[in-house]
Amino acid sequence: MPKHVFPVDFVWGAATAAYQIEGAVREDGRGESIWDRFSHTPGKIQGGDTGDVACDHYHRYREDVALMREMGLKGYRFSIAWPRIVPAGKGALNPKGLDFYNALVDRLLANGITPYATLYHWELPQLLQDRGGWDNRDTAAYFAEYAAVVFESLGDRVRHWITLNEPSVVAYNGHAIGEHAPGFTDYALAVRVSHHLNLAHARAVAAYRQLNQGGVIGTTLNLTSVYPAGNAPEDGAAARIADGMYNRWFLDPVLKGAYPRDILELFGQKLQAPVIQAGDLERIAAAPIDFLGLNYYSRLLVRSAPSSPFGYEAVRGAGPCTAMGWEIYPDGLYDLLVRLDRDYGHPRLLVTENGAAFDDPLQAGRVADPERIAYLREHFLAARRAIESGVRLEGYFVWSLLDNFEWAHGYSRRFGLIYVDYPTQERIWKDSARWYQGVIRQNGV
Ligand SMILES: OC[C@@H]1[C@@H](O)[C@H](O)[C@@H](O)c2[nH]c(CCc3ccccc3)c[n+]21
Repeated sequence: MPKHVFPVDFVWGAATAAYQIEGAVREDGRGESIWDRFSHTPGKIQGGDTGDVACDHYHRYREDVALMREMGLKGYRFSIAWPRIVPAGKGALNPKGLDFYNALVDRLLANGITPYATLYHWELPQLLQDRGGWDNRDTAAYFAEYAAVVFESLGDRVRHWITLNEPSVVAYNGHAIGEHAPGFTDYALAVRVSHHLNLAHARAVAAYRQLNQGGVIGTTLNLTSVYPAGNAPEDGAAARIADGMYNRWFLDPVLKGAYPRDILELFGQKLQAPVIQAGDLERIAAAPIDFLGLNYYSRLLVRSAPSSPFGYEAVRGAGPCTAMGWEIYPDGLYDLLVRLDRDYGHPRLLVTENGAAFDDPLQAGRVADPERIAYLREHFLAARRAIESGVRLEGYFVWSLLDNFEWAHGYSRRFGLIYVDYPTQERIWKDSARWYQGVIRQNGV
């Protein structure tokens, strides 16, 4: 018997994203996305990898749903590729794109797995990027139009919706440091993009409410627990700024309907204020969410750095790291969950991503991944402690079901519970997949 049992209806899940697993990028009318363009741009992706084939999930989804069923997943979080549904980003629809996601959803439901659909996991149609992308506030309206099409097609069976995956990463990695598509390095642009993403989220929530389909809708934010590296007062001040830029800039609009004043002023000084127009904040405030999805991987340790653009710099933690170089710090998940509960009005929460990459050598047809088992176990226990403290955590989606295309790292990083032998596309259960199957079966660790 497990020592730490979870609530009886706790949603044990796993997560993926379209561009990272589907492949078939030119099939059945799919339009080009900014990640097709970016991954085919020499020098952007480790090893020159692209998502052209990935895990070939577009063709293998029946087999993959069978794997989810065998694992005993209660929920499966996946993303819908905008360029499959509206190839040009706006205007004409692609029926075959809708057919694929209808078939996937029907198969999930037939196997007793609840679908959790993310509308935007970074695949902006390239033709919209050609018109300014997220720097063009019209993109927010095009996103809501795409969302409405998807709600109408799937909303009778998909009852759990996530508008955006990690707007902070879209803004920062894609527009401030250029590590992600579309590859810009302009901080003022990144701040404008963050505002237009918040607008897009609000418009999609409003579109969902209008349809009265009776499900729930939220968003997924990449959040962390920020700690000062030292006891000096300036380190505490640095931590507050980092927490503001990383967390509160995205949390406050969706959960409080307003931007945090300190960061608004900071951006106002350092950058042109975000292009906030009359009615924007009212629109954002008028679109409350039903639940918040959070992706947690590691903590953030900062110290004062007067010469840095925003007065702080990250410090490497002392703990062991994953293959991504991210410190393993389960207490940061507990602290984050308790903080969200305390500061944001006891919201319904889902861990929409948590997981780790390790080397995962395939040896004699087996992948022993004790580090991933330890990582997940420690984070599950942190989540359990938070639930005991009264946090309304309703589910947990491990990143990821399958090894897949890890953005700028290509296929060099393996986050999957299930190993993918890309040359043969064979799926091989890692030890952690068997272990997770047991956790789900006994509903606890
Ligand atoms: O890096 C692992 C996963 C990605 O594969 C997911 O698509 C993405 O939602 C996701 N977010 C994070 C944390 C933020 C981050 C993303 C990408 C690169 C660095 C940090 C980690 N992950």
